Amino acid sequence: MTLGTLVLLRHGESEWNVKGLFTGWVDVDLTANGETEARRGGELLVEHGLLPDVVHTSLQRRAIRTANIALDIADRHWIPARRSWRLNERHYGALQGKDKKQTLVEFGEEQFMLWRRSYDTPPPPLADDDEFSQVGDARYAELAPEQLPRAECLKDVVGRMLPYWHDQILPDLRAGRTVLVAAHGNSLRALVKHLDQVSDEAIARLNIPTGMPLRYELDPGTLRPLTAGGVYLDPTAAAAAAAAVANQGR
Ligand SMILES: O=C(O)[C@@H](CO)OP(=O)(O)O
Repeated sequence: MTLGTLVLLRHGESEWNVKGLFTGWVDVDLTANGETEARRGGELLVEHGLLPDVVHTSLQRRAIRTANIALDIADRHWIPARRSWRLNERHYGALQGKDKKQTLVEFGEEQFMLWRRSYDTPPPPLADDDEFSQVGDARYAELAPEQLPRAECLKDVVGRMLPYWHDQILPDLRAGRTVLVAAHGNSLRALVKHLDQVSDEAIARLNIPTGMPLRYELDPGTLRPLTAGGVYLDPTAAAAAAAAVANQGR
């Protein structure tokens, strides 16, 4: 038995990526540059003959629009789309809406990096009456009250993302489909951590660039990647863009 191909795609540049704000579950849109990145992502799929049969997205506009734009370019706008909050960006708690540069200056390098990249230290929780809270947002109405996060560390994201991986994405791969997962920097870091069995320490150094398709072929028995870390369809551009993500706030 062979598995289908997995393609991970972080959304294109968002309005708050440009402003340098912690975003998390705040539903900001793509910039014009983000739309261009999404179109380029679609072109790369075509150039590599990777035409998705199904797409999985988060419930957030920047991922949904990125998928739609890329699929439109690939003439695959018609494939089934499944969406889940489990693919959402990490909930950034009380940091949502805060300026990354200012946060770095105010709290210092160590605390900033703990919040941004440590595996198991969540930021402080976001108050329910905060303007950037998702409490009461209709799209999360079906979540049990304790499921709606007020802040998440990457470990929390792994925990809520994995059931969706096992129950929804893996069955598509087992059916031999080419599966596009359009999601976010940290929900994709969570998935890559699982696939590549990256240690809690090493995952802090892994950054996923916007709008760059990342291809994974998995061993059907072990479900481990045939090439560790997957293969970016445009590796040179992806390396430069990942370095830019790492440097945010500086
Ligand atoms: O703000 C966020 O939600 C994320 C992704 O943009 O940022 P970071 O890379 O700092 O985790």
